[in-house]
Amino acid sequence: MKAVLALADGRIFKGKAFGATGETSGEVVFNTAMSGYQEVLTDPSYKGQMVTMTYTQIGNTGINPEDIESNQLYLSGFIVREYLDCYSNYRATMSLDAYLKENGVVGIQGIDTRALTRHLRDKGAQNGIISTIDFDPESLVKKARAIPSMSGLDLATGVTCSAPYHWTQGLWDLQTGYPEVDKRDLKYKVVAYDFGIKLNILRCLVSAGCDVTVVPATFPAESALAMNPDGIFLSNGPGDPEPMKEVIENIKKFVGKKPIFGICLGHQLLGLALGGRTIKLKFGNHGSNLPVMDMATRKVEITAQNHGFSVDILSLSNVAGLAHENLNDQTVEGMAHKTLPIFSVQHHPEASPGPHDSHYLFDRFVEMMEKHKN
Ligand SMILES: NC(=O)CC[C@H](N)C(=O)O
Repeated sequence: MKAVLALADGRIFKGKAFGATGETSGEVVFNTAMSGYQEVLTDPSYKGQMVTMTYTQIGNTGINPEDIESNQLYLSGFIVREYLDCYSNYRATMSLDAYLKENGVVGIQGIDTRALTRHLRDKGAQNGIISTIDFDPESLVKKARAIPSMSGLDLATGVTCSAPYHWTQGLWDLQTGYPEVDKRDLKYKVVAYDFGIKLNILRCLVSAGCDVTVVPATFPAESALAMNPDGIFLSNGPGDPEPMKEVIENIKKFVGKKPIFGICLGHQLLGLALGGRTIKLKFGNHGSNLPVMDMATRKVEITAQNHGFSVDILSLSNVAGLAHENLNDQTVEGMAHKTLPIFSVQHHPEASPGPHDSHYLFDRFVEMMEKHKN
């Protein structure tokens, strides 16, 4: 079946349908990960976006019940060069095509994803539409132009959990799969704010020794402080951090009271709560092969990333300093508060998908909590 991808600036790509059929739209971004498409599909931070994979063959390893970052597919469209229906992996239980169909996600295959990526790189991430029912370029471009811009959209409060819950599962291991960690090994009480949290963050926190209670995005700081946690964690999530005023005000109440660690959207919200500002990047960073330097140790780590916004570190010059830097585009990859036990990173130390170079950051959070335990 035919499918067409139209970008808001008028560029058209003709391909073939896979996954669900119909029409879908969102901000088109490219992801440079060579593996891990299932984690990309289930990452809540992709809500409102359509993802094109730069790796050319997608589908080879099928879909398995374990490699999920949430219980749902959040992205609105999936774009690949060559879809492979014939999968091979000892854990796989279904094909990618069947998975997308089952979850109602429209895909397009057989387009020149290299040309699409170069276009997005040169012109910037932009809205687009995939259709298997309308093939008229003019009508498609008109529809793509009518989609609201990602800037100004609060999507995170729409994907958060509805009530607090406790998490006890640790990191996956070949022998045990996902282990249930003994409560006696969880020494640090952490309240984790869910803005669309990836499950591997929770597993990393638990494996580092944290007793984690996950709470909704607007859970009052007073109630979180009443639980007397050793630290506060701020999660990743979709959309623009800037319009999330209530959440930002809430985060301010933890500053100076508890150690805080933020990842991705959590890092951006922390930047805003500390009085800084965030900006929208031209096309952002999405992939699992992005070099970052830890400014304290001068060590380079290869990281997983997925963001379109960034913290302007100059806007925080009196409060926080640059702690990690992206070596590709020199964007702010992490910050540390100048006097308080507060730090955050733009990249994803939980990987999933990606290398484990940055796992040490969860231990850094634990060390910080140990030092400030009351
Ligand atoms: N993965 C994330 O938390 C993404 C943060 C934010 N939505 C951005 O695009 O920059």
